[in-house]
Amino acid sequence: MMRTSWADSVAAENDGGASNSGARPTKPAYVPPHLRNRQASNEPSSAAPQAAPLPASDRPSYGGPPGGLRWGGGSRPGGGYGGGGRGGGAGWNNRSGGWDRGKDREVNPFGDDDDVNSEEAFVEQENTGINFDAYEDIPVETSGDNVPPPVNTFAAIDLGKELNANIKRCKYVKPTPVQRHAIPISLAGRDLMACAQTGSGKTAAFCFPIISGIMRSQQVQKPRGYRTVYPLALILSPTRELSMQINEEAKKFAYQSGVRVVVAYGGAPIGQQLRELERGVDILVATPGRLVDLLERARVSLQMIKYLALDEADRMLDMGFEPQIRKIVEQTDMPPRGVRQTMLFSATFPKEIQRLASDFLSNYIFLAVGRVGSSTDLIVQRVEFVDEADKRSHLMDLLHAQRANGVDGKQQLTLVFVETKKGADALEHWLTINGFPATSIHGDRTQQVFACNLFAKYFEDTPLLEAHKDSTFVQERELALRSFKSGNTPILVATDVAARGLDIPHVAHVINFDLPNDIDDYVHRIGRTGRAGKTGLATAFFNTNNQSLARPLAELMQEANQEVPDWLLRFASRVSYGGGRNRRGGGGSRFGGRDFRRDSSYNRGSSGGGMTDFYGGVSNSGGGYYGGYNNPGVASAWD
Ligand SMILES: Nc1ncnc2c1ncn2[C@@H]1O[C@H](COP(=O)(O)OP(=O)(O)OP(=O)(O)O)[C@@H](O)[C@H]1O
Repeated sequence: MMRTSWADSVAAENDGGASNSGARPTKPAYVPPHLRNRQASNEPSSAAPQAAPLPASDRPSYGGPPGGLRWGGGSRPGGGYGGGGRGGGAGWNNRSGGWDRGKDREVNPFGDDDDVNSEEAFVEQENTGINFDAYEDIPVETSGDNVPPPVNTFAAIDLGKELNANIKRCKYVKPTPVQRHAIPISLAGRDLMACAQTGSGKTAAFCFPIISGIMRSQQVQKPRGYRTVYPLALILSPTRELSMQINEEAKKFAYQSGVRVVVAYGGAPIGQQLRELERGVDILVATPGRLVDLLERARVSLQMIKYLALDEADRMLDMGFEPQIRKIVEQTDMPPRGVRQTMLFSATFPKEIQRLASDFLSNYIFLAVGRVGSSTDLIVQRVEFVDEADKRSHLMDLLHAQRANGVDGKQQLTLVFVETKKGADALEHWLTINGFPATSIHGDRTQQVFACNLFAKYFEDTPLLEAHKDSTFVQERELALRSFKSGNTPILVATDVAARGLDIPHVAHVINFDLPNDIDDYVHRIGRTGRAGKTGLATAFFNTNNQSLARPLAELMQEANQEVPDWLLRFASRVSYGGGRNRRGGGGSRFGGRDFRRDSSYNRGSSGGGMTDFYGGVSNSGGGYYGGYNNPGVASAWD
């Protein structure tokens, strides 16, 4: 029997039980997520549940789609949507055989020894997680109207009983700086653009308010639609790996809350994802391409979206993704800005991207938290001059040295970034034939799928197999990542597809075998180590091909109190910027971004056809204004 969410129980009610499954019981009643567990604890299920009040500043529910934009020939759902009345009838349990049973079947993302109240769990809390001392002096900057004050503890925010229990299970003792500021802002219903260092807990910063908001929301009557589902929150991210990771995290945070999280990403068979969606979805985590597919098939409608979060938002709005994001946000039935709540997060926010992003936001707050995790002394940054021809032997020297430092016979995890997919394959091959256990991850490894059982021998007992035991295929990319994380192949050669967001514990060393063209990409890449207050090492191979990066790299290293070699300073002084992206996008010395609205040009340049860009030039390129933003000569490493 299928598990379900409250969302579809209401749809089923409107259907009179005649929706897609055919076998749905009739007239289920709506039970808000925050009350479902009470029913689970033997409260009479027939009682009409009292919804908790929304936060005072919460938004009104959305009353209808904007301007009738809908794709894919999906039929406009029948009447009665957008904040309708409370469902009566026989109770939540009717549709799927009962929330109790549904809850019992909810996979425990914390594993078997999950005792949230145990002494041991509490003691352990003190020893894991973020090194908070590293965060004491972090500079924080906020701008916007009436910024809600930060909180110092999770207890100071009423996130709800279930979420609080899950925070404890995650062993989060206190909020990180970005969480301290972002959560109250989001709970107050405000739109947010948040720029905080890599590895500093941004995922929880946007997940907590969304989950808490859905748990507390008053009943929203969902429209009915043939096989169409109506998520209340949408979290978009640029890669499937990151979407999967956010999904896993969100499932932990939402455990036993009744809020159902589903993920949809490309490069994997859609059937399984459709089946998951049909079981109900409150929070949809997705990559843009697969979401567009689902919208075109009319299997997902965005008309009930109350929360929209873009992770790696600057990446999501750059040249590669911006058209798709605009389509999703502006040309579907998603409620307009000001009606939905929009949250954008990244470690870097170049001003030209901020300008684009402001189209999606309403009266937003800009939050910048200094880059402790990515570019202070938590990560020791080294840069070495290495000619192209010498890179491989130099890499081998580094890896040999590292082998000597292995713990318990296990080599430390090393992430090696290269520029192209071909380069990744070639380097992986070369490392392997030279006796280094390496694997690779890049955008071309998407179509190759293997039957799970072929790999069962190698991946016994890994959560990957567990997670996929129902699915026929496992992605090669997923396997590579899993093999790296588990230490089976402690060297991962990657393109920028792995540069952002991936939270891989124990990455000791990030090597920029090929430096990126963009300093922000460098920030994200090195941020795969030194996460959550831990220390890490980042080594970059620099040569004359990287001259344009010399100055921003030297500046970044200086800001982070790193030793900058004289030869790099000489390169930096020789090379002029020439208007490229590599001028520090943020403009602030200690932040990955500063609010572009503070620039005097903001008030002058944004009307009419041309816009004053970050570099002071004027761009008129209609669809986007990237002025020197990407290097056209380099093949994309992304999906
Ligand atoms: N309050 C907290 N206490 C302890 N650990 C935390 C806390 N919040 C988050 N973490 C942990 O910190 C790590 C990094 O978090 P997360 O992946 O959300 O970082 P991020 O800011 O999104 O990084 P990136 O910019 O690279 O995407 C994760 O392992 C997460 O579980």
